Amino acid sequence: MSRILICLFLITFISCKENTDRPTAAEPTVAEVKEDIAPTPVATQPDLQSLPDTSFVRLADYSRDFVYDMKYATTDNFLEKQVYECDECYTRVNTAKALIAVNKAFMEKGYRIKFYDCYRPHSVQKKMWEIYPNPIYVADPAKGSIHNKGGAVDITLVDMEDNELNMGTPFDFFGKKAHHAFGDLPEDVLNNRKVLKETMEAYGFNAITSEWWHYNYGPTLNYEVADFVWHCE
Ligand SMILES: C[C@@H](N)C(=O)N[C@H](C)C(=O)O
Ligand SMILES: [Zn+2]
Repeated sequence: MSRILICLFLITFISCKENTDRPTAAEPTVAEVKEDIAPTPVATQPDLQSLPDTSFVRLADYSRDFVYDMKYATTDNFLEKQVYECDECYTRVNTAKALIAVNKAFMEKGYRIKFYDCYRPHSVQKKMWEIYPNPIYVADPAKGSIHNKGGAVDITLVDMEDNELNMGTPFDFFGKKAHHAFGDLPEDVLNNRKVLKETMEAYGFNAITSEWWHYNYGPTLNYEVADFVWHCE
């Protein structure tokens, strides 16, 4: 009996020792797994939930899941001028929350939002109006654009490799082909615009008839026009 007990003790001891000596590369420890999947905080900013809906926030401080191509921070835009010193995307807090939520829905379908423009200072709206005073494509600064209120975004969709989906025209194509009612387009283009519009609408954003890329967040329509300019490093 005592021999059997000694054998059992030795077998248990050896097998435990083997477990602790085994390389862990193939099977990460619980701590390693947790570290791998834990979301990395984007920055030390106040929690979005703690801020008033009307505050302005820099979207990149609250999500890493968006793609940016801020056209007015380049000369590749209808003004042919760089009107932003640097490429930042600011919105009101409620708009930022809705954008993060709708982007999650897009990601479940294999897409992400790519921004062309977000909050736009009122002084920039005036410059746009001087060059293109057509209220179908540029909001009259006398009334103010929802961009000036921090509630509008100009966007498209990219796939998970960051390739833009075909929307039929480039951004800021000021013509009938960019209108939602223009139906003479390939099936994939119509479908891409439909996915964009239906998903945005489900999260409180409204399209305008003349621009497939422009969306207004409903609760911001009556907000004040703003003219602050963000800080650039
Ligand atoms: C200029 C264009 N990107 C745009 O945003 N147009 C709308 C109508 C606006 O100015 O609010
Ligand atoms: Zn717009």
